[in-house]
Amino acid sequence: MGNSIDTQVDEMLEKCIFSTPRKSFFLFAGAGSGKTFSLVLLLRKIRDRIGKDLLLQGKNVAVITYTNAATDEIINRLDYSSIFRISTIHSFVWDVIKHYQTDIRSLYCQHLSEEMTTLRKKLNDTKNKTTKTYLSNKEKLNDLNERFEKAKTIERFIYNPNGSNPEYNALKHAEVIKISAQMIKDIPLLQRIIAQKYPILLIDESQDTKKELVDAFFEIQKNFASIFTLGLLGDQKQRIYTDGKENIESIIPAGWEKPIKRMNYRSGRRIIRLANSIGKDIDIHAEQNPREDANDGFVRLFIVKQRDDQNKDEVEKNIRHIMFEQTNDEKWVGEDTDVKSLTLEHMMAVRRLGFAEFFAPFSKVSKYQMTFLQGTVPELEFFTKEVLPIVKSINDGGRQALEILKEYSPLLSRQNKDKPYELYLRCRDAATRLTDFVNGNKTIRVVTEEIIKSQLLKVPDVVKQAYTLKLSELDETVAEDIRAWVEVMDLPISMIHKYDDYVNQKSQFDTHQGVKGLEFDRVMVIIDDSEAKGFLFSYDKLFGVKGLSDADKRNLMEGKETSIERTKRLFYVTCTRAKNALAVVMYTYVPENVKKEAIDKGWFDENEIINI
Ligand SMILES: Nc1ncnc2c1ncn2[C@@H]1O[C@H](COP(=O)(O)OP(=O)(O)OP(=O)(O)O)[C@@H](O)[C@H]1O
Repeated sequence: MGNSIDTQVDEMLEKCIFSTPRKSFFLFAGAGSGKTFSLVLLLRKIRDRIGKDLLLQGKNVAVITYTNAATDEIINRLDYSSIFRISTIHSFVWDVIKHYQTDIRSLYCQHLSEEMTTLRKKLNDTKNKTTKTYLSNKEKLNDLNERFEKAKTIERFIYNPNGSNPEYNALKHAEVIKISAQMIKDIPLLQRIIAQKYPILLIDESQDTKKELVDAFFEIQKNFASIFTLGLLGDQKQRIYTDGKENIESIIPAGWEKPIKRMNYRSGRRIIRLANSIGKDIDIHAEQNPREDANDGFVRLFIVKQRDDQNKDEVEKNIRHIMFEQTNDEKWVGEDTDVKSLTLEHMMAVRRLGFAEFFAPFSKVSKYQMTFLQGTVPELEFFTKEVLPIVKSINDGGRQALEILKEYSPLLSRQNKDKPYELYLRCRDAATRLTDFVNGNKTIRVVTEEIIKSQLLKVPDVVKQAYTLKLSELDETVAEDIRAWVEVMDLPISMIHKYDDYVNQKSQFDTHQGVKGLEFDRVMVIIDDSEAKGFLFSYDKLFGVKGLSDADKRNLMEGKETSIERTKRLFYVTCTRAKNALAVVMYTYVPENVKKEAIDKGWFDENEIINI
């Protein structure tokens, strides 16, 4: 048996798809159990055995992934085969519903009108009509009213799954989910169309897939069982977003297969033991076995006494050094360091990476809401896809700079046919000057000024406008995006580089939620509730430092989950990203309590706990 104890699971999935009739399945298993691995294996078998037939019939296998990065990864692993329609849920459902504009309009209006009714009631019930919340709700109602009136004139609704959708006729992300779920549930013809076009629909990370859509897909499966097969892959222990479906197991129909994976292929033994003891509190069947050839794995809990004016960078550097000493693994320190450090929130990560002043103004711009963390704000892409790559290429002595300049530089544009050699020389000089400025880490304002003057590249209007303004000149009339750009204008250009690395997951830091589905050799989980702003998660409560809040108590009384359960699942996700070694770093005012709780829960042994 050995490492192949789960082989029969892959065989069962194969049987589900290739037997007649096909069978839907539900594969929920722990971290590192190879769910994505099994998914890709199954997709390859589908491609090789029935791919051509499906294509001839104009059908596709739909695969829904959680992020664009996961989509790209699976597409890549399947050699870009056209049999599959691999996408995120937003992109998938929009593709399905976008042709039914009349239905979209009617549900859109219904949705707005419901929201307005709720808001009106809220406003009427409010006693104090001068509070900030009251005034902002009033503004929201006006905004909804305006959108409702405009909706009547919209000829065609549009939507970009990766954009901010600011256009008056664009749907917001949440609206697409709500409207599509409703349409699928209400329109049997749409269910039939989906079932015929996508006879097999597989959902990865389905514990966090929007619950209303999970219900909608179940409805199709129920009504079109003979032609539509659903395959869910996921892990309830890793449900870390509030819009995922709770207790999904309880709604799985009797006829579905429910295979179980028992092995953790990712981590060392000690890490799996920790995962098992966190996991068993969430699901009694959580126990996983390590691979026969798994390494020992290594875990440590560092309890850091919280102090005012503490230099957290120094503390964490020291901890990495201790990890190096104890594991004898040089990658914890030095130039070749390769550690993934996880913080609860982006601000905690970017503060440690030294570009918080750059990050904070942009993270507040509502227009950039969806695109900022994806690295796809067009004005920022001007720097990350044009300016910085040109400089990098020149520094490396490569030829890519010329390619980028040919594509973007007005100096080398096709219309500029006169004196091409002169223009080429001008372009070369300007690029060299730009490189000097960037290498000298001049401010964004100075670099922008240089580009405007030399006309080397076309500076986006927003950046150009911000460049002409000073912080002291900002007033209420300045648009939020321009305001943010003015706020960062006098920061060094290296901050854009840091931002680019961060959003492309190339830097040392990421967030607890952002690494779901990923794995790293060495992981440092940083826990510091005093620095976190959100209210959804509380490690202090999980580690017994803080008692339950009134809201938690109310939730408990109503049979709902508290922030402790939510945080425990997040803790499970973060710890299980580690393949070889894991350092959990907990900042706290009461180290004794944390230590006692960590030992009592069986998570860490006494000799694995280090007080700092
Ligand atoms: N049958 C297998 N044989 C060898 N390696 C495997 C096997 N299945 C998975 N792996 C490896 O184990 C690791 C974890 O697999 P994968 O990412 O698919 O797990 P997962 O269940 O999706 O994890 P998570 O839920 O934690 O994101 C990967 O490095 C993968 O290549």
